[in-house]
Amino acid sequence: MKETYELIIRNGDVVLPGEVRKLDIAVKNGKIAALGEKLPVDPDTRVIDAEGQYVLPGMIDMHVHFNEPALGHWEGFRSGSAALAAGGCTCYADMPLNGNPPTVNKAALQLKTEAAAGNSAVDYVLWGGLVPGNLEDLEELAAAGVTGFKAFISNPGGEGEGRFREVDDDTLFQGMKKIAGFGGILALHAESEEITAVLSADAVRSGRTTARDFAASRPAEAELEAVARALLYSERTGCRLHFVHISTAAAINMIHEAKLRGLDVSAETCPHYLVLNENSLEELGALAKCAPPLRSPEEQEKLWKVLADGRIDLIASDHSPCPPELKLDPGLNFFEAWGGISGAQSSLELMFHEGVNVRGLPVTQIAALLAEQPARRFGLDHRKGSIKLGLDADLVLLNPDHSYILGAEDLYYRHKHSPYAGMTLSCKVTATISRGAVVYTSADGLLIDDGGQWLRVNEGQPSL
Ligand SMILES: NC(=O)NC(NC(N)=O)C(=O)[O-]
Ligand SMILES: [Zn+2]
Ligand SMILES: [Zn+2]
Repeated sequence: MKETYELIIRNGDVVLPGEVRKLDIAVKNGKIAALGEKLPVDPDTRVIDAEGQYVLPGMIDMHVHFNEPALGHWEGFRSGSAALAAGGCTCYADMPLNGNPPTVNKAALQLKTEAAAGNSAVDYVLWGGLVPGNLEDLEELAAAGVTGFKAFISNPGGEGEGRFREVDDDTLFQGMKKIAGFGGILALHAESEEITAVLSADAVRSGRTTARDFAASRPAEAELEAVARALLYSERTGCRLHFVHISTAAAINMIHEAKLRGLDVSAETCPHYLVLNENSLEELGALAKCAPPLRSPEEQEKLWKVLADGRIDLIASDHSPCPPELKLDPGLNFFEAWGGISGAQSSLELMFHEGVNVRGLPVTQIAALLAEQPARRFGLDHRKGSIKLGLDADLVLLNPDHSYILGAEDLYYRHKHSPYAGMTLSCKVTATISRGAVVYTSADGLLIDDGGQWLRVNEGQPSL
């Protein structure tokens, strides 16, 4: 019997694990059903011509803050996921902060899932949080389907009683023991609270509040010390550990060495540490403020080097936006402005532009960092992350040779500001396909904004 397909993508340069081949991709029931040459077309089959374009696995962005419930006016599932779809992302992980209540118990998870349901353009997973006082909630959260737990070693910012709190050492250690007990994973913001708090207070007290003063208040040592401490705890507790937004090559190397010793640890960095640096922080102001801060151009080069050497596991956006008045009000000094970069829509284009077009890295390596490796690390690889028979047809078409200036009006964010607005990019996402449905094209914009589903994970074992 002749196969009938709902969609065929013709003649693209298909980015498979480790190789690129000119192939057709056929989709049936939202899954990749055939890969081959000149696949048969039926009158009902939709055909997309991808001649001259790359077809990549959709990005999996493991680190975004969409801030619902309560802070949907900062971002929100609808606007945030629309931006991701426009940027070639087909699955993401929402952080347990800065929404209120933070996702630190089952009741809060329920509110989070209600806020997300029916409001996402693409599929998603959810992080729970580890905070002082919620040790007894962790296992229940895991059973309810969170992907893992997020903790902060330094103060996450935010206001009010209900805000997400950083962990003390005892909470971190006990939490890691518990998480190890049920086979979960901890994601960690690794900066020393002791170092950053003292240096920040000193700087503010003596009126040193410029962009460079802010960067100096969160030095590389703050990251290295926190990473070293967490690696020790991982070794002692057996807890799987994922370091979010690592900003220095030295920390990446420390994590790499721990892996070689047999620890189950991984490292993420973000496009902003690779395409921006301290000079950008001075030029762009608080738009480019984040923690850990952007580093020196020399440090930026070292990060590219460890990336090229395969020492970084994955790239995520750490999209953490806010309303403009909390960042761009000229009355705010650099320490007062919100820390967090608005960039979720640009990850793939930035990494392809700078990584492949400027620096000549293989496109397969970019696909591994953005899709394959995050899928494998977080138990999504039986559904997502690569272009393989039987997996979800989560695909992105990218024109590798299309120069354009990213305009603020192109951004789907709730607040259309980003340090990348105004930048000239040498490539463009032209279509994003989620489980076989075309959710975005550069010609027509966002087409479907509510088809995303929560991919629940149970006890570290995916049951999606
Ligand atoms: N409260 C936040 O969203 N913080 C985030 N902010 C950054 N990275 O500047 C983060 O991930 O740490
Ligand atoms: Zn963080
Ligand atoms: Zn973050």
